[in-house]
Formats: sequence, structure tokens, C-alpha cells
Amino acid sequence: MRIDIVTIFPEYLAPLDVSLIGKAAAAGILDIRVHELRTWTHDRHNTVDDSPCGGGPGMVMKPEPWWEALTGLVPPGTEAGTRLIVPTPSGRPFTQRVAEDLATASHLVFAPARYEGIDRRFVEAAAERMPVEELSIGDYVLAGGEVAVLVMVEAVGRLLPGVLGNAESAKDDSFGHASEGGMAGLLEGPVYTKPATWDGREVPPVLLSGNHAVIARWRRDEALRRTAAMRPDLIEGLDPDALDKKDRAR
Ligand SMILES: N#Cc1c(N)n[nH]c1-c1ccc2c(Cl)cn(Cc3cccnc3)c2c1
Repeated sequence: MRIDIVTIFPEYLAPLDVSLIGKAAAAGILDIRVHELRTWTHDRHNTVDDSPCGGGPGMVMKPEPWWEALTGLVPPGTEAGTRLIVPTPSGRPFTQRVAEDLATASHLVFAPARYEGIDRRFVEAAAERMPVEELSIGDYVLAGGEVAVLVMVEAVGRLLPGVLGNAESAKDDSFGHASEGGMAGLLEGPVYTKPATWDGREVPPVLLSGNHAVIARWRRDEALRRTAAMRPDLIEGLDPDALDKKDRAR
């Protein structure tokens, strides 16, 4: 997958060079390219914003640099497989299902803007050339779209074949599809490591029993308990077939 990110703060995307996504890029699974929006300005001040038509606070990002950037990165006639992602507080929720959908694309272009957003006409013009997703990563307010891009690139990138090692399969993701017996659809339960006793607190003995069936049951029970306590909405949304007989007996 090729990922292009256009921004006035390229340094904000530096975290994509490390860890999971950085390794995927180094392995060639991801081809991540970060671009400075001002590359596509031509005035002496590299202007990317102007005052809002109709008045109001702040500034609005001009459509011209974004359009030139998009056209330069996705020349007319090469749009097949490309999707434009525009982070915005007024977007539809970015969820695991959206991440799974975006992971099927061959090319994602992210437009994390600043100020009060991008002139609407850019999104309208882009939508005539390729699918455009206006997405929000949650019900809180950020100062711009770059943090949202970091979230989305990690959530999408980890789903691509070869990015997660076998031991860290995405198949049981908390917010993945619930499957019979798997933990998908539930929140993770508590995790423990050595020492067996710390601060006078014991690791639950079941985890030291070596009985894998009993351990798996205990872990599922804990995941159900935690999900019911922290996110009862997820319990309601579980596919009934994903709950086994013992779950229903709880
Ligand atoms: N995704 C997401 C997301 C989120 N969940 N909160 N805030 C954002 C987000 C995304 C993009 C921008 C751009 Cl461009 C400017 N701002 C600042 C702003 C804040 C409130 C109203 N108008 C502009 C952005 C905030």
C-alpha cells in the first residue's frame, strides 16, 4: 500500500518512521510519503490560508494548493484504487470497520489540514475524481488533522498482511468482528507477567496452572466482565452467534 500525506507540519508525522509502521515501511509493505503542502504554492509567502468568506473566526485553507498537491500525487486517469481521507471534527467516526475497509485500498492520500479546515470546494472537486472519506477519530477536539492521520495509518497499517507477526494476529482485536470462541468484539481482560507475587499481590493462580483450556475460559470470562463494565454497548452489539453456551450462562 502506498500512503501519501500532505501537511504543513511534516515533522508531525515523524512517528511513522518508528516501530510497527516504520518496520513495515522498511520492509516495503508500506510506501509512506510525507509532503509539505507549501510545495504547491507559488507566491512569495507560500500562502496556504485566507480569511473565511462570510466572516467568522480563524482562517480557512485555500483550495488551490491542495488541488495541485492531489493532482500532482494522483495524476488524472490514475485514480483507480486511490481514496482521499480528510480528517475533520465533522466527519463520520473512524472505527475498526472503517480501518478494515481502508486496508483494502492500494493507495491512500491523507489531507490533514489546519486552521478551520479546507475550502469545501476542494473536497467537492476531489469527490468527482475519487472516493473521499471525511473521518473523525473521536468526540474530542484536536488542533488539526495530523494526529488523526497517525491514528488512522497505524490502525490501517497493522491490518496489512505481514505487518503483525504471527504472535500478534489482528484476528482477535478488541474491536474486530466477534467470532465464536475468539476474543474479537470484546475488550482485552487483565494481563500479568512475572514475578508471581509483587507488592503482596498474586498472579491469578489459574494463569500458572498450565491448563490451557481453563486459562482460555478464564480469559474469556474476564474479557466479558471488563467489556460489560467498561463498554456495555459492545455487549449489546455482539453477534449472538459469537457468544458460546458458557457465555450465555454468565
Ligand atoms: N479527525 C479529527 C478531529 C477530531 N476528532 N477532533 N478534531 C479533529 C480535527 C481534524 C481536522 C482539523 C482541522 Cl483541518 C482543523 N482542526 C481544528 C478544528 C477544531 C474544531 C473545529 N474546527 C477546526 C481539526 C480538527
